[in-house]
Amino acid sequence: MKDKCFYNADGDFLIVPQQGVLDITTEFGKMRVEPNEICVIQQGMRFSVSVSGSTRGYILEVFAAHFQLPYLGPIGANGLANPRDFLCPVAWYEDKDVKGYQVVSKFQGHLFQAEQNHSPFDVVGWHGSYVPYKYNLALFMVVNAVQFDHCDPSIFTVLTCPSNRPGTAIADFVIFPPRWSVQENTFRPPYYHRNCMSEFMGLIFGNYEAKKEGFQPGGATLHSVMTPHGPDTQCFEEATNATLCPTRVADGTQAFMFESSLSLAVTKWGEETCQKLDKNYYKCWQGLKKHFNPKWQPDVL
Ligand SMILES: O=C(O)Cc1cc(O)ccc1O
Ligand SMILES: [Fe+2]
Repeated sequence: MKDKCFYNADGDFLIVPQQGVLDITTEFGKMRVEPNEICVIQQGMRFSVSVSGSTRGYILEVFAAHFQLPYLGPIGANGLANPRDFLCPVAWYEDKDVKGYQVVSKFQGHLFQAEQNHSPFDVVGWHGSYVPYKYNLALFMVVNAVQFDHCDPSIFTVLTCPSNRPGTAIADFVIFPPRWSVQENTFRPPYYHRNCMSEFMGLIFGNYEAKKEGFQPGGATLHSVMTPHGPDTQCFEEATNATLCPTRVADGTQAFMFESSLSLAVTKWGEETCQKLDKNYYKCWQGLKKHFNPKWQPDVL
């Protein structure tokens, strides 16, 4: 983006780099965002991204509200993503006259382009709280079940964009970080479920415990509202036969979920043009066997 910047007039961006480093210049200053970090650039902010080499990632756009930390409820004052770990840029400016500096905007879903004769990054100082920020996912303080049962993944919420309906999010950004798994008498991987949210999952690196094969870093799965899903056959078999001792899970990995109470439409590009759709995805559950035995009794109650 040489002599070019962008702003989103429609909503806020949450950017999740997956490969390559983003050197972002904003009107508020600079941010360097690497894989396993995320950043938020809000509605209206002009920014420019410089990269070297192959670079890709995921972007979640929200309208009408902003991302915030989830209410911690009984967790109390500290935990999950702590406010102290969010970094915002310090003021930086360039006094640069350029012929044909391009300002690209997204307005009502369409791209527009204007030209001006100077860099927009000429803001020498700022104060206030409407600022872009970044966060290192390695600093997330993981909270989870320490006796039995599998917690809802909302316990891993980094940021939420709340809707007007209390307890319901326009979008949650959730991670599945490296952690200990210690629950007793429990099927520890994600439960089989269908629910009222759209679940878009991505992978920054490593693998996702519920789908070790076929779900590649940079890839994505989408489980739409009320579509049943859960761990693949291999994960089910391993977890069912494993000894339930304290075990590390997700080391060297970072999976995440964009979860929304709204339905997500898939574009023609996503479904056809990119030719990346895995038409055999459903087969990951086809090896699951019926184990129901009405006479079965638990060893321990
Ligand atoms: O479907 C998924 O893999 C995401 C997910 C993980 C989990 O631990 C519980 C519920 C859930 O939707
Ligand atoms: Fe799910």
